[in-house]
Amino acid sequence: MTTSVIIPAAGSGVRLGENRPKAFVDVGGASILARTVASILAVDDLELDRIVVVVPAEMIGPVREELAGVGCEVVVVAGGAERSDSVRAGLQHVTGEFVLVHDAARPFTPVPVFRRVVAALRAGNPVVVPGLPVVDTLKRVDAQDRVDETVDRAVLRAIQTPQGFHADALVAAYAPDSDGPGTATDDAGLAERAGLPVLVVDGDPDAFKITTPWDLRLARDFAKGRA
Ligand SMILES: Nc1ccn([C@@H]2O[C@H](COP(=O)(O)OP(=O)(O)OP(=O)(O)O)[C@@H](O)[C@H]2O)c(=O)n1
Ligand SMILES: C[C@](O)(CO)[C@H](O)COP(=O)(O)O
Repeated sequence: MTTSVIIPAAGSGVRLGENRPKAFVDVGGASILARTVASILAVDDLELDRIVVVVPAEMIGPVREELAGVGCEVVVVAGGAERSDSVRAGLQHVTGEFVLVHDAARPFTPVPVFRRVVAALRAGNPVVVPGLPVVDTLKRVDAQDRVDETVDRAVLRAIQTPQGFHADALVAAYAPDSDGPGTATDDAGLAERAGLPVLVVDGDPDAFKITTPWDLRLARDFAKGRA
């Protein structure tokens, strides 16, 4: 069963505040995107068909150049305004039975996380996501930040990527009429709307998403420990 990986890397990184698209910010001598590609290539039993990297249009040329010769087929295409637009663009170029969608912004995702997701796909689950228990108390608030209720965190998971799909499940999730009201913040959210069952396997704190300046400091410290 071969696998394609879509890496959405077309975000602008507004919350990071580095004044350049986040995937191209340097972390310890390599771009966030280059580290993420390397983390995928480290999964030697993935049966990897190709990696589809979705980037801002002006970065297509430089990224093709940077990733030429990484040791697997890499397709580089332009993304869209929202993350889901970028994944949809990448989806046009996938091959193989399984598709993983993996944020460029999670460069330190450990190999076992990929393996757990793929093992659950191979076991027949159409949609598989890694997740972590929530450690803080969660409260629902109103528009004035007044607490409405405390939510039962025992039944909640913080969801990471890679999110894994049987290819036909991802196509169904991204069918033109699947968006529904509001924007899905992850790919599995679209699959849920399409009526597909979604399984959560264990994630890993190291698979954190670089979103804020604090995350970038953490990532740079992390890179020092791994360099
Ligand atoms: N239009 C978009 C928006 C996001 N992404 C990608 O989706 C992943 C998760 O998105 P996020 O962390 O929100 O990245 P940004 O959109 O860059 O961040 P921000 O919302 O702070 O601008 C990132 O790898 C990002 O590059 C994308 O490919 N296309
Ligand atoms: C896909 C995701 O990483 C799962 O946690 C997350 O939803 C992306 O959110 P963002 O706001 O686009 O970073």
